Amino acid sequence: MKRYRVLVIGAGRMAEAIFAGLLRTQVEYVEGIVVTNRRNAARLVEIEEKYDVTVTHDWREYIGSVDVVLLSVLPQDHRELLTELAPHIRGQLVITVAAGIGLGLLEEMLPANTPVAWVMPNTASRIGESISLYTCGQHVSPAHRRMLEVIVAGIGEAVECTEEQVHNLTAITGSAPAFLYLFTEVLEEVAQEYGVKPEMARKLVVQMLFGSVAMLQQGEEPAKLRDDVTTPGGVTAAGIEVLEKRGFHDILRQTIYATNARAREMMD
Ligand SMILES: NC(=O)C1=CN([C@@H]2O[C@H](COP(=O)(O)OP(=O)(O)OC[C@H]3O[C@@H](n4cnc5c(N)ncnc54)[C@H](OP(=O)(O)O)[C@@H]3O)[C@@H](O)[C@H]2O)C=CC1
Ligand SMILES: O=C(O)[C@@H]1CCC=N1
Repeated sequence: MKRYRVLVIGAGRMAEAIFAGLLRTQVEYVEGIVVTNRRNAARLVEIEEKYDVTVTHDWREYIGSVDVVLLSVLPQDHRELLTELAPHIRGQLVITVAAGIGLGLLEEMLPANTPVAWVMPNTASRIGESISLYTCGQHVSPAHRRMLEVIVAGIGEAVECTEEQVHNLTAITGSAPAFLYLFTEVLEEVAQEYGVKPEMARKLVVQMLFGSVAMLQQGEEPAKLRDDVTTPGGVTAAGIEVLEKRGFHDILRQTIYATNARAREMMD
């Protein structure tokens, strides 16, 4: 079985979620992981103590011997990094997880024929429950695709999309966990205003979310599930009326559009 050597450039939250996932679920496919960042030395020490990876301040020592280079740096740090990387790329699969980056910039800035891919994960990668989107550049062979699949399978489920779909779904799978956590925070806050203790508020809200998601996972329709809760002439209808009057649909749509628009601006 082919085992891959992976260089992870960037040692932040998403990088950790990804290499931790690979170490947890894909060890049989991974020969070694090297992690680097820009300047936070303490972070590399922390990672080295916690995980079975090699850390380095100089990725140049390793780049010639890896199969995959995974970029987990901010979108705005890509141009500079790609300029530094380009002379060292000789057929390695280069993957970015950055919002808004797309394949074009990678193909344009890296040597001709470099296989590139764009993955949009979310933070549930940390527990192997991401739903990741991915799209492949024009020079990705079946062998590169297998490498990519090892990476995305290490962090949860994954769906191959067009590049345009990854752009448009970034808000919905990448950022929406933050919207859901904000919703959670408000419910907990109000429960506490009613005198419920924080731990109790947490337990109530989390189990409510868990049960609701479990019903969705069984394939039930959200509109039908909503209707089941909304007893005719009952109390939920009063709440839904406020959401509708205050433009909940529109707020959420605008939230998604603004997130995606910001992602597309990242590389302008
Ligand atoms: N957080 C999320 O939910 C998601 C994030 N993403 C994408 O993941 C990427 C990383 O995000 P996140 O982990 O949240 O960000 P963090 O700020 O946590 O991490 C960024 C990392 O990049 C490193 N870095 C920056 N420039 C360089 C460089 N030139 N060479 C080496 N390392 C460098 C930083 O190192 P140092 O600290 O030393 O400066 C840091 O380790 C972003 O592009 C984001 O769009 C995608 C989907 C979801
Ligand atoms: O907020 C961000 O920029 C990243 C990308 C998608 C989710 N988090």
